[in-house]
Amino acid sequence: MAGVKTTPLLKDELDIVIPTIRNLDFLEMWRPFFQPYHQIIVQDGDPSKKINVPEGFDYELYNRNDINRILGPKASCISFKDSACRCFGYMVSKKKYIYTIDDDCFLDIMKIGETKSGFLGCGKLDLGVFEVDLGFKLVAKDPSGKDINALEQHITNLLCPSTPLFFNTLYDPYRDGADFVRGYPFSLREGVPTAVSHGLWLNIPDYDAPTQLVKPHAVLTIPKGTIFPMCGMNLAFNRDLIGPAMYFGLMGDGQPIGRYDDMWAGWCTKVICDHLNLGVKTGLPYIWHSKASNPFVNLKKEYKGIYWQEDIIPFFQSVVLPKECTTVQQCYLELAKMVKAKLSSIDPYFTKLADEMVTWIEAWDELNPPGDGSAKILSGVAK
Ligand SMILES: O=c1ccn([C@@H]2O[C@H](COP(=O)(O)OP(=O)(O)O[C@H]3OC[C@H](O)[C@H](O)[C@H]3O)[C@@H](O)[C@H]2O)c(=O)[nH]1
Ligand SMILES: [Mn+2]
Repeated sequence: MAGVKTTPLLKDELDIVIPTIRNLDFLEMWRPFFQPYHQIIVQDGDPSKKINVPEGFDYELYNRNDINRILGPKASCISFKDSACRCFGYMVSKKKYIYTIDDDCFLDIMKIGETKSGFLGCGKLDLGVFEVDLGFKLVAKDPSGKDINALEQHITNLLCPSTPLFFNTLYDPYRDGADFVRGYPFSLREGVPTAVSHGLWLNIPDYDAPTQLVKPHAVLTIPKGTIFPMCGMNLAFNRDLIGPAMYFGLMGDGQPIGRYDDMWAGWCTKVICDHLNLGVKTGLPYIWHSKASNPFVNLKKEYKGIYWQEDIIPFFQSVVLPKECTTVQQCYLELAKMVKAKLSSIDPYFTKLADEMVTWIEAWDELNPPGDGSAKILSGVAK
């Protein structure tokens, strides 16, 4: 009904985790969607630097001093000077769901007065706009003319089942207007619980026009047995179902590799989801990524990963977890053993990474004792 204020979906069950080395003015543009939710800000780099957070947001902020104080020696598993640090926010959260977003990601923006039509896959969109304080206009319309709410789309993705066991050629059968196609086994139509919702981004410079045109404006389940390149910039997951697997690895300062944080977490998460019969979805919501980082600096951080992944990916494709592993933690510890045994021949780094995977689980279980409702009081800069 017009004028009736509705409570945002999962308002008290979802935390927004933001890794940052910048001021968080970008939150201003997300205010209509993010303000009702609690934010966990993981400040990377120099802890003495002041991070400005726009007024009116409910947040806790953790810098490196806080991480070291809270985890003690176990802080060794949390990366420094890499967006991988964001996983500390997953660990300290007490909520069932997490949404993580980079601080240079927006709903599509444009200057006042412009309107824009663009290709978002199979159809041309008339994108409506509305104004926010900073003089930018947020593109806010989807093909049906409804306001795009990226967080709401992730929540819908997570609350609907996934179909990893048999591919539905009409993509996500649970979406409005979609369904199971003829020939889809009725025994599989219940689907499995969705653990991960992997959003994409609008401005993909390396897509040619025909590819851009046929790109599905859709949500689909990644089939069982298939791994994928997970990006952490627009990602949501069910923390109760898969949280302990979302370790973004040991990257950045002092490490031979960086910026493979989300890839590593995605490979580990997918093999564990497959083993535990959990679903991973990819596609909508799309957001606008303004790509604030330097490609030359990035290449320096990534180049070992570009070589190593030619061996890492066959390793993950060959992973078979023992049936005795019935919890995420048990799966993850088994995976750590396999990493140490099978990847250390690539580089001694993988021995260290495998050890920190174990440290991560120990720290996770210390901060999130099973079944203990008394959330351990962690004094970030609570607001
Ligand atoms: O040392 C750092 C560098 C950055 N951050 C924060 O992480 C977010 C991503 O950083 P940025 O936008 O500068 O890098 P991108 O190349 O666009 O990011 C992609 O590649 C790296 C990651 O996998 C990331 O998820 C990808 O989107 C941003 O919020 C920075 O403030 C940091 O915490 N520490
Ligand atoms: Mn970026």
